[in-house]
Amino acid sequence: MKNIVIFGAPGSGKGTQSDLLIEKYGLGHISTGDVLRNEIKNGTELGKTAQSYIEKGALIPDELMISILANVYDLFGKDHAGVIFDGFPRTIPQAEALKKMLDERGHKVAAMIELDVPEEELMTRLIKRGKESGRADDNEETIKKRLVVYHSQTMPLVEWYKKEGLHHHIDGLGTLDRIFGDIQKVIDNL
Ligand SMILES: Nc1ncnc2c1ncn2[C@@H]1O[C@H](COP(=O)(O)OP(=O)(O)O)[C@@H](O)[C@H]1O
Ligand SMILES: [Mg+2]
Repeated sequence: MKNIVIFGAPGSGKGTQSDLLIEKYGLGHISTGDVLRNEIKNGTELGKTAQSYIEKGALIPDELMISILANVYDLFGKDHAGVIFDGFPRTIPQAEALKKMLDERGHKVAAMIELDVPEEELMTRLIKRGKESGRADDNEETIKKRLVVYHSQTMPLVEWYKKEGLHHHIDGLGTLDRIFGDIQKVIDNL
């Protein structure tokens, strides 16, 4: 299993690069943001809880995210050579839970790919996306909160994955092709 964690701030291009990777490598896609938005659309209990956090630009509590992890993996991961985790893990407890869940299946994360994009560029991209996507959390105020959450809760994962020997840094500023080319070099060497 070539499981890949695609990592970066909101607006760093995780979803875009995931689509290219799925196409090229036949991987499954686990976007926890998409999973939650789907729950909201279907009006489930999880969706109702998730909505209140997403609107505030906060993270859904770890216990809740971790409780759905194995199901989501078994659902999206079957029939594929591996999956891309997009938007998960976002905290150290989530990374630990991911490792444990994969261990139990004899699987692992093969690489963590960090898309590094400067803050001003993230703001520009997310405000533009908000105008087109209509996402409730892509307005200036919520974006600022999400970036603060990213720095305080999610960025520490860079050090965590460095210790695991899995971290790969990619310059996320540039053309889609150049960025995708850099990611392919990492994956082809695994
Ligand atoms: N792993 C997670 N843990 C906690 N909350 C999450 C997680 N994934 C998604 N969310 C919630 O869903 C929102 C949107 O996620 P996502 O679509 O992945 O954003 P983006 O792609 O812009 O980074 C997050 O701001 C957060 O509230
Ligand atoms: Mg995304």
